Amino acid sequence: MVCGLTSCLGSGAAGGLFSSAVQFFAATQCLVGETWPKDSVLQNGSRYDFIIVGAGTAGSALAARLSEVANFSVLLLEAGGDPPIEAIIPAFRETLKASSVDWNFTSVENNITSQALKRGIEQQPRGKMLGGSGSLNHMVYARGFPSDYHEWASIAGETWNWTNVLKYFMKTEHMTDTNIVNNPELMVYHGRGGAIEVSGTNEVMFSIKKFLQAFEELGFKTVPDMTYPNSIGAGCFSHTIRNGERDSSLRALLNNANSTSLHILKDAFVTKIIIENGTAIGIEAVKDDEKFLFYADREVILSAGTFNTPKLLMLSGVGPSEHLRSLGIDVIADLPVGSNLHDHAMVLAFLVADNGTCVSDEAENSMEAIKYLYDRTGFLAKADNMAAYLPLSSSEPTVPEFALYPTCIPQFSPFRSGCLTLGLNEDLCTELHNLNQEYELVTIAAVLLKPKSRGKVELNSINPFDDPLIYAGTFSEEQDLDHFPRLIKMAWSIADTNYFRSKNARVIKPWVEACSNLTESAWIKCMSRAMVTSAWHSVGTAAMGTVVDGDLKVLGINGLRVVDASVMPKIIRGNTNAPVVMIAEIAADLIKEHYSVSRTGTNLNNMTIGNLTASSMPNISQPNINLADVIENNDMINSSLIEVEITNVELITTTDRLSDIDDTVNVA
Ligand SMILES: Cc1cc2nc3c(=O)[nH]c(=O)nc-3n(C[C@H](O)[C@H](O)[C@H](O)COP(=O)(O)OP(=O)(O)OC[C@H]3O[C@@H](n4cnc5c(N)ncnc54)[C@H](O)[C@@H]3O)c2cc1C
Repeated sequence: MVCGLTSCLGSGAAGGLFSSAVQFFAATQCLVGETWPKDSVLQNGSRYDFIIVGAGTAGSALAARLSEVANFSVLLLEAGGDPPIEAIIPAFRETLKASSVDWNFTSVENNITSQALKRGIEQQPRGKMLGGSGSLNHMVYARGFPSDYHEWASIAGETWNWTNVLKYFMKTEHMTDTNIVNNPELMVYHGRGGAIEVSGTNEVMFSIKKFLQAFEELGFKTVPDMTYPNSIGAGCFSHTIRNGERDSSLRALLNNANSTSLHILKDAFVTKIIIENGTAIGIEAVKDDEKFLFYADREVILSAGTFNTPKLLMLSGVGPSEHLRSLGIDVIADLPVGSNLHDHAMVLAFLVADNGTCVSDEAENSMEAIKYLYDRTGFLAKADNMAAYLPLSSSEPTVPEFALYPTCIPQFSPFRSGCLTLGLNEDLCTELHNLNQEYELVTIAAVLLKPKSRGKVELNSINPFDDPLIYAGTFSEEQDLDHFPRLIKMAWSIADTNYFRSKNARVIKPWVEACSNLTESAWIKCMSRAMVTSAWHSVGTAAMGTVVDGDLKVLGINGLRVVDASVMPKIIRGNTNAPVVMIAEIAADLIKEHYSVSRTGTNLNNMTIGNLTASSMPNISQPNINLADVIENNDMINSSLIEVEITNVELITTTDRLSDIDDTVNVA
């Protein structure tokens, strides 16, 4: 167990009871558990084709995909160990923050924002365990919108256009949310049979139903699919949950990877990339106080996340020359590593309402723990939540610029510890806690999805064990702040809708010293500046176009790629986990193609089509042959034996010759 469970549920007095019951059963390890990949026994100085640093959302997916190629050897190093049981049970997600499986990063104090935050800084939780932040996130499944990827494609090339990325989102996805599965118009955009389950819930919580009604009254369309690319509104998210358990890239991909070609080293802290004559040839790592060197014959791939990837690059001599020289680091490549840090900016608005506003039958039911342990259903199996997406103006209703995420908190909730974990200061959390002793609280997180502000990550020192310096840069562009009066007033207007009015909901303006005696709009701006926090979606610190190219290769260095959230040139309009998995899926195919193996792991040079070999057919024996695309269009079935119908083969230039052969193409 990683921390006290009483802080986790936010679901009233019953929460502690569920927690204790589950804690008891979980402690016995008999009913909730998972077999995680074993630590490999490795010789110091060993060589691998690929070394991947970080087994997070991206690293877990990438390692699994590369290990599909039997003759690739892959080493995956992870600074953390196995996830705790709380990482499996969806309702315990909050307990993982500020625990030993969190890197517990914070931003640097800037004296401009964060006056109402503890120590004047933003908390930046990040997973330090197998699965990385994918093992502690909130499991919301989102993708961003087509225009996000039009932007990426204009910066980094057509690999990243919407049509292509959609194919990869669908490849990994196993959609089971019945609201979506039963609607053919929606299913056009979803995958079935992929590794990661994306599920919905048939029993929407009482308070979520009330919020949906409220947003409808406020003029929002209720949408059945929050990932639908052509319209926006308010709706429930689907989640990466399978049978009531978190379904991350760790559980769905790495756990099922080919263990003969994949070697995993846990609790191994990578301290440096070894770069010789402009080529990355290996890494240095520390495990159990022992220093290890491992060598890569083909590539070193960094998947250490938005904060640690730039740190490692800079420690290894790749970064802004001035900064590196100031620390005495020899500059190997002068690149803007660490700059372009950005995140969705989140400000909480608060209402209080009568007791009973948030009533949820499930939350009051002390049988929840048993229910969960019996068949993985009920409150503990869920990460139920919803949002309303808002456009900048009504003329662009298909693209959101903002989101509102409401939560209803029953009286006497263990709200205070969650409030402190989020990073609000003692006074504020105490004030809200006291209100919660008398009323139910409604919090509405108002989120700016496309900030213009940028921060940066820098090295604190040349000691690899020092945390990086995170200059969040929030509201460094005043225009970002200018949106908040409208957003917060929209959030407050929930109090004026039928149900919440009937519960005497009213706006609470918590006391923020820096903002006393201001008019309303000025107060909102001041309070937003003081209370703004990260929405935990930081990206961009090794961005495509400036640090890596469209194939994710670090500019000017051979054998070095970055595959994680740091390559996003611009943040997408939505939660970032599925897009990071998509990045890893694309990276795996780019790498396989680069080394002339098909996307399912077959060496294209050995491929046979009917009684012909690939090499006997000049038009399809090139490493970039169209046949790979033909196969790819069919490999969603995740099979090592692929049968491609001859009608699909017509896509390629050798149609004439292929029409003479069997009607299937077998790739063993
Ligand atoms: C609290 C929280 C809630 C979130 N909720 C959602 C959500 O509901 N939906 C959603 O879509 N997104 C969500 N996100 C965002 C999403 O989880 C991240 O964008 C995504 O996980 C990032 O993946 P990554 O591979 O870039 O980094 P990570 O998953 O963080 O992986 C980096 C890995 O590298 C390891 N590592 C770092 N440095 C080293 C080193 N030196 N040596 C060895 N290993 C190292 C880390 O331990 C970690 O395992 C959330 C994030 C957080 C923090």
